Formats: sequence, structure tokens, C-alpha cells
Amino acid sequence: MTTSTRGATKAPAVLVLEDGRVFRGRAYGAVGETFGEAVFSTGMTGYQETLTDPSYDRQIVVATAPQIGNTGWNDEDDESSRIWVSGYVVRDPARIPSNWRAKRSLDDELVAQNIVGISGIDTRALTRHLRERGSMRSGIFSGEALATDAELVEKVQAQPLMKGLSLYEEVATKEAYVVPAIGEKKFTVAAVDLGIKGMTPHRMAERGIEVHVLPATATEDDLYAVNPDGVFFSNGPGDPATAEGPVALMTAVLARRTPLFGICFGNQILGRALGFGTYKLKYGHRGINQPVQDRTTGKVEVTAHNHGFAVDAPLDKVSETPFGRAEVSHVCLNDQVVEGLQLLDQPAFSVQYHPEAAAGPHDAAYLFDRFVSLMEGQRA
Ligand SMILES: NC(=O)CC[C@H](N)C(=O)O
Repeated sequence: MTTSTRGATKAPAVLVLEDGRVFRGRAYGAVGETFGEAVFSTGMTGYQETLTDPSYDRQIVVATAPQIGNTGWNDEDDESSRIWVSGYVVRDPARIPSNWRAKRSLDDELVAQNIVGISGIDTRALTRHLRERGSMRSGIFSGEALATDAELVEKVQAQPLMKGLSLYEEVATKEAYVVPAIGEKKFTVAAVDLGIKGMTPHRMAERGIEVHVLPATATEDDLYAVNPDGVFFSNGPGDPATAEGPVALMTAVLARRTPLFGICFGNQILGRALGFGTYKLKYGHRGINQPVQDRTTGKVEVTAHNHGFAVDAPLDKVSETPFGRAEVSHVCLNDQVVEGLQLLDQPAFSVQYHPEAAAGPHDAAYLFDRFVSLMEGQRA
């Protein structure tokens, strides 16, 4: 395994925010320029899963954990075929990674995938700034991309806002593929890929589900051609308010009363299919330590999150929707944001967070069992 260049020897770099705030550090990963929405993630572990999560497309991720890269990069933990974050911001990168699974350093992997990053900045001050002012457009510049602060701020301000961006088609698979059930096959699920993480079909496969992952542009006929016991809508990047195609497809699935499960973007799509709105959170939820209450059992679980938008549904009452009664099943205890929806008159539910927990605590794994129960119920 090669060790990375020591951070201190790398080129000067700057992180520039759209409101004019500038942080100076050193290049980390590739040298050059990149743009994205600056967001912070509070996960102490799991940077490999974070960086390869397609839901982070067009975002510059700030790690609040001060030391990043200690366990290097391995060949097993990727959540997709590549790194999707547009940039990475760390305080103190590992100089010599050490882990029995590591094949190379994080720095080397960022270089290999041409991901521009920055290290050596005060990530605590940056996170407090984003918490107070909200997530915002940003850019990282090093090498020949460096210019005056005013010029760089202007470049950042010329970038598109995350609100209104449609990104799921950019990250989703173009070809359908099958993830076989592990052990005896019990169910078939059609999974609509809006930016799916690899661990999600794996969690289903562990429960005897054969998962047919279909492109985001799949039609109702494509879904039902696999003769599914259930339909799944995945996580994904961008603004759910733009996702007309997936909302129409989910509406068709609801009309057929097929057991349905959605995660994250999939939860927002269910919200919209039921007639609720979605809105942008000030700075979102990203990390693996978010407390969520399952209101159907009263239990609190510690969960993995990555969302910047949320569903606007009433917490205190059952809503009448075109598909019968619906209620908010899960809520975040930090800020009372809607974290799950369930229908009361047909087998459909979703959560805003990540029961596949890659990386993250496993408290929410029961949700995959709930999906299995819905499919069993439909067969009985
Ligand atoms: N992980 C996800 O699916 C994220 C959903 C959506 N892009 C959001 O930011 O809220």
C-alpha cells in the first residue's frame, strides 16, 4: 500500500462560500477547482460510504470529525461505482492510514478519482457558520484555479442552487440488473434506482428477496414485468420537487396496492404522491447519530441520515389522501422533522433516513423486516 503525500507539502487551497467567507488550507486529493453545495456530516466513521453515496452528488461535504482517512480506502465498502461528492473538506487528514482492509490511502483515492478537496481548515468554525447561515453554494480552488477572493466568490455565485435541481437521472443505473437473494428466494422486489446505495439491495437479499434494480426512467410496465411482490423507491440526490416521473410512477404503484417501501428520496416521493409538499431544510441532517422516534411503537432509534429536504406533513393528525389515511410514523427528535410516513389502508411506508445503515448504527434494520411482513401479508 502506498502512503499519501503529507498534507503540509501540498499546494495552497481555498474554500469559498457564496456569502463571501473564505477558508484557507492545503489541497487534499486532486488539485484544481470544484463547486457544490457545502454541507456538513457528523459521522465519526464511514467516510468511504459517505463519499460513494450517490445522494451526495453536487455537494461539497465537510467532515466534522477532525481526523479523516485513518483507515484508508478498501475494496469492499463502496456504496456505488464511484465517489459522488463534488469536493471534500477535512481538518486533519491521516498521514499514514492503517487498517487490515486498506488497499490505499483516502488521499490517493481522491486523486485517482479526480476529486478536489481541502485540508487543514477550521472545520468547526465552518460547521458553525453553515449551521447559522444554512447550507450554501461553495467552491474549492487550488493550483492554477486560484485567483482573487472576489473573483472566486463571483464564480461560486454563478453556480446553480440545490433547490430546483433534478439529479437522480444523472446518478441512476442506465441498465436494469438483478441482486440475487441470499439463501432461499422468498420474494421479488422491483427497486427503482434514483441513486441507490449498494447496501440497500444487499439488506433485502439477506432477507430472501431477489431485487431487480431498474433505471429511474422505468415505466409501470417495466416494474410489473418482473412480477414483483413489492416495489421499492431508493434514496437519491437533488430536489424532490423536481421528480415528476418518479411521483407519477409511485402513484401508479399505489393505485395497484402493491406493497411499497421508500427510503430518503423515496420517502419524499411518497410524500408528494400522497399530496404533501416538500421543502428545503436550513442545513439538513447528515451523519450517523440522529435520534428518531418510531411513533408506532414509541421506541427511539439512533440512525444514519443524509437529507437536505423534508416532507411537509402534519405530525398531530391522520391525513386523508387519495390512497386512504396516512400518518407520520417517524420523527426526528432533534428538530421534529418528518422522518417516516405510513399508509393505514394499504401496505405502503417509507423513511427519510437510512435503515441500510452504511455506515451507521443498525437500530433501524427492522424496517426491512416490516417490508417483508407487508409482502407476506399481501400473499396471505
Ligand atoms: N439521501 C437522499 O435520498 C437525499 C434526498 C434528497 N436529495 C435530500 O437531500 O433530501
